[in-house]
Amino acid sequence: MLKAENLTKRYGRVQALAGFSLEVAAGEIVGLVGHNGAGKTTFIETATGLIRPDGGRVTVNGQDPARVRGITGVCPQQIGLYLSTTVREHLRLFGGLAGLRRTALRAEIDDLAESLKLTSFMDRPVGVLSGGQQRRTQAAVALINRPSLLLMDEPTAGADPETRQALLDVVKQRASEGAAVIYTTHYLPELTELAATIAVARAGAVIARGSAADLLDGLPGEVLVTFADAEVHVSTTDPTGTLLEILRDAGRPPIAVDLRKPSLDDLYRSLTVSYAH
Ligand SMILES: Nc1ncnc2c1ncn2[C@@H]1O[C@H](COP(=O)(O)OP(=O)(O)OP(=O)(O)O)[C@@H](O)[C@H]1O
Repeated sequence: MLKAENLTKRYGRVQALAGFSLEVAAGEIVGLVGHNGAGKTTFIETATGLIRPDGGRVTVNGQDPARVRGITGVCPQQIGLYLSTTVREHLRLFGGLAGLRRTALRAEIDDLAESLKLTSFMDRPVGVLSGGQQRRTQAAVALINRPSLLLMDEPTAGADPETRQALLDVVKQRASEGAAVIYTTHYLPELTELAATIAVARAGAVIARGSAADLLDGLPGEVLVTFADAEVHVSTTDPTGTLLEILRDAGRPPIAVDLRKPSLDDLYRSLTVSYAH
């Protein structure tokens, strides 16, 4: 669906993309993670056709992204809505631009109002809405044309739990209906909830790519065993086996046991540390 090969992009002295490659299939959610400035937003902008890479190639369904904007939905990091325009008017405008008419447009608007919990403020101007309400409106604008490619750049930044959940649910729903999704976030548990495959970006390139399980395999977890008179804390790739060993060697019962499997946070730390300059 989306294929980026060896993209490069320079802004003055900053190399924003430096050989960025990524493929996303229909129905797949890719969690794109990486430090601030890793090139995630720049990559998304190339995938929308908004900016041209200096080198490399990006295609959507085999075509130039600028030619197939109608099948792409973009939820940008910065809110970009008209402050004096209501939520309903936004959806009518962007739905109309996408070619939806009358009944079909009304059905899409009703569906998004329901799933993104917009109903109580549909007829209020965006400028008077809370940050979370504006986030949900922005997502609704990105989704109104039922995009086959959905590019979401930190859609939950600053969102409260209700907004976060509504956004995650609708992203999962759209992927299950066949949309290819790129989802950037600094909040990694969201990617577990989305069952996303992971791409880790660093310094303008993807340095690790795969399922969360594959990428976590072999990373150390932690075992913490508390006895009445001592505490044992071990970092290990085999937490269960290590726990059994500690208990056997101790020959006395523990007060508490804590087993922690490696998380996406550990993966992120290990990759970004081991690739650091
Ligand atoms: N229009 C621009 N002009 C100049 N520099 C830019 C421009 N857009 C991006 N950059 C630079 O390119 C680099 C990559 O930025 P980008 O926004 O793609 O990173 P990011 O991974 O999305 O970061 P964040 O997690 O903070 O959103 C940064 O050093 C940024 O300052």
